[in-house]
Amino acid sequence: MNRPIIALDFKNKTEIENFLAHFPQDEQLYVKVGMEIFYKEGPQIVTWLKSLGHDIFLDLKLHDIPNTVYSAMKNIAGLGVAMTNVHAAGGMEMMKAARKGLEEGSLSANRPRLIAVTQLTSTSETEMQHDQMIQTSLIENVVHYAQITEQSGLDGVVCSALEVKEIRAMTQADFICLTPGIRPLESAVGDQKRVVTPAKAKTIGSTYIVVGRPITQSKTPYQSYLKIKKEWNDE
Ligand SMILES: O=c1ccn([C@@H]2O[C@H](COP(=O)(O)O)[C@@H](O)[C@H]2O)c(=O)[nH]1
Repeated sequence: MNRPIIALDFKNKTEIENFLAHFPQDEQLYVKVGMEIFYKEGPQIVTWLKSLGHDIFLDLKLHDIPNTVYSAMKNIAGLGVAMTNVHAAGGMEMMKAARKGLEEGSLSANRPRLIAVTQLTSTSETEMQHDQMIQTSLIENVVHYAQITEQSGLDGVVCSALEVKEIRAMTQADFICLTPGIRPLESAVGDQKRVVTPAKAKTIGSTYIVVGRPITQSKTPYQSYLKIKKEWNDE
């Protein structure tokens, strides 16, 4: 069964411990460690979650000059995460440097999957055109970023499920489309703009879905997780 990736957007390790206490101890989760918790607890949070048997997507969205991203990725490679990412807006040279850093820093031939953020799912087309002064449609921009990501040797992109069909038409079959902005019908949208239900994301062909608040802020997190997991697998 495919597992939704749970975004562990919490203030500190204690909050994560309290959250994980809702889950059976032997439930092996795929979790997202993002900026909030990583900047609070440091790399030890990854080591600890791995020691509990969970798989980790390290979502730090690197975006800097190629040399800096190369060096940072060498360090990330040593953490043993399953997947990590950069911003495609950093450009092809930066993305190639990221991959090189991950390869050189990996302890085994199995480097973490490396994906690139296209346009954040909290960005609307109007905002993209105004704030970033991009004159194309959002879908054209996202597909372009997906193509330069693939040409740079990365494994896939972060996008909304709304763009997966167009990306799939232009990339190899195994290209990863990881889609946050997932909202079951009953959930509040919050700051997300390009949202899709778990069932729709499955139908459209997302490789992974990332779900935060609909699970982390639920009164019954494990039940919410199971419901989303079922919807994500059944469609
Ligand atoms: O475009 C993006 C890239 C990353 N995210 C991350 O996914 C989760 C979504 O959390 P929700 O609470 O389900 O909205 C969050 O950690 C983001 O940093 C994204 O939403 N969009």
